[in-house]
Amino acid sequence: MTSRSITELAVIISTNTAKVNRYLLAKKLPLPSFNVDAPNKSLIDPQESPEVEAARIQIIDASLMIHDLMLGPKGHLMSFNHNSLLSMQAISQFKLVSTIPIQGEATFGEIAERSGINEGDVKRILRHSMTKRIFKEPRKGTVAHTAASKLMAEDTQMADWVGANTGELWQAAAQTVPAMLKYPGSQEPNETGFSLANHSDKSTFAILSQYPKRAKRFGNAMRAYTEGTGFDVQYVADNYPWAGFENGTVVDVGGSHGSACITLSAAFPKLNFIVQDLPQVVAGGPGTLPLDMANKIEFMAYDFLKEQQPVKDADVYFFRWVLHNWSDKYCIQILRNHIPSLKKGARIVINEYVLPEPGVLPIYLEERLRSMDLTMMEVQNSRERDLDDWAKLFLKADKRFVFKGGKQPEGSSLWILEVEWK
Ligand SMILES: C[S@@+](CC[C@H](N)C(=O)[O-])C[C@H]1O[C@@H](n2cnc3c(N)ncnc32)[C@H](O)[C@@H]1O
Repeated sequence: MTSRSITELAVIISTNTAKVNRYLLAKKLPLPSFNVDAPNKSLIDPQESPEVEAARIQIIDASLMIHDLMLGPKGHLMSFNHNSLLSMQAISQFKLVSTIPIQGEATFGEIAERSGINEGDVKRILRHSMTKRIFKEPRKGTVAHTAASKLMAEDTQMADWVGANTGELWQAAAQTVPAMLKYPGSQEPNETGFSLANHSDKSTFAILSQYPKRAKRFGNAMRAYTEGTGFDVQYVADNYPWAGFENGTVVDVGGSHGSACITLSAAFPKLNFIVQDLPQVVAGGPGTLPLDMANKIEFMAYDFLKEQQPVKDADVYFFRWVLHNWSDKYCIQILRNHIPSLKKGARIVINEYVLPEPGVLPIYLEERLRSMDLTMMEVQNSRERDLDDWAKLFLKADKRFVFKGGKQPEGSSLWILEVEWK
């Protein structure tokens, strides 16, 4: 995209916008808008119409490029502005979304009275956020919702995403360079920007566990991120040869309450599943199981950092969104803790992000992955990995782990990677 002229970019935007428009009209779907009653997300179904989804991504990519070119290098650099997060943090902290009726209006004075902050500050915060399409001022002095502010008012997960993004992660990000200076090259989860932002020498998980309300908000924020298209476990069910293990055993390591196993068990009822996690987590698992799966999915307390894998000779040890939480040092420890229990031919199956080669993906998608990688550094001193990183990690853990690569199913955000124990 970088070498295209502005007129070529304009053609890409125009052609692909026509495609998206045709799709929406043909399906009688509303056109994109920030009006209060507009849909709060893209209505294109990426699984059903991948080519229209590709057109949408091309529009975003080309319009970002043309936007940046029109700003020019100086304007572009200066557009990296921390204040969008300040107005969002204030909106979240002072619960400003609930001070304005969804279909009505409120004056700055009324919002000030309802939120307990002074009118001048309300006005400057909201007028800034309006430049980001969060709230609008239909008449001078009155504020109304847009689709974006309404989403924060009506969707608890999104409200918590904004709260955690600004109240936790932004603070952690600001302390990450100080953490790099204080603990150069650290792989420890308690030497992060998050730890410094909390004046603590504990890990993010340990800090949050002391504050149930913050922990709940953080958990909700994570769910807001993952519960979209692209993270469905069905991709793993459909794109890995589970049936080949017949009535074998799959261990879901760090499997939380077993939601992945519920999906896999529905698709492969002959398989047996064991969900392992920390004791306080698995305690909540059995209650979430459908009755007919109770004899197919077992829960087991297991600390993968401290103990050897207790389930010997399973066919598959499945790690979904677990290893990206840990630096190489701890991943190697986790993998080595499995070695005494592995039979020849046992598989380690990983369901995680894989970082792309630079410049291959549309920049909008690459930026999201690189940003996730930085988030892992801020909160855990861990990382996202590219294919080479994954291969090297297993090689470092033990030469008998043979990395067989993997694939990213069409429409899935995560990859399925496979390793065989030889
Ligand atoms: C990001 S969650 C992924 C959960 C699940 N695999 C999924 O895809 O929804 C990481 C999981 O690792 C678990 N975990 C963290 N430390 C652990 C440890 N030392 N031993 C076992 N599980 C652990 C957490 O409790 C959490 O359930």
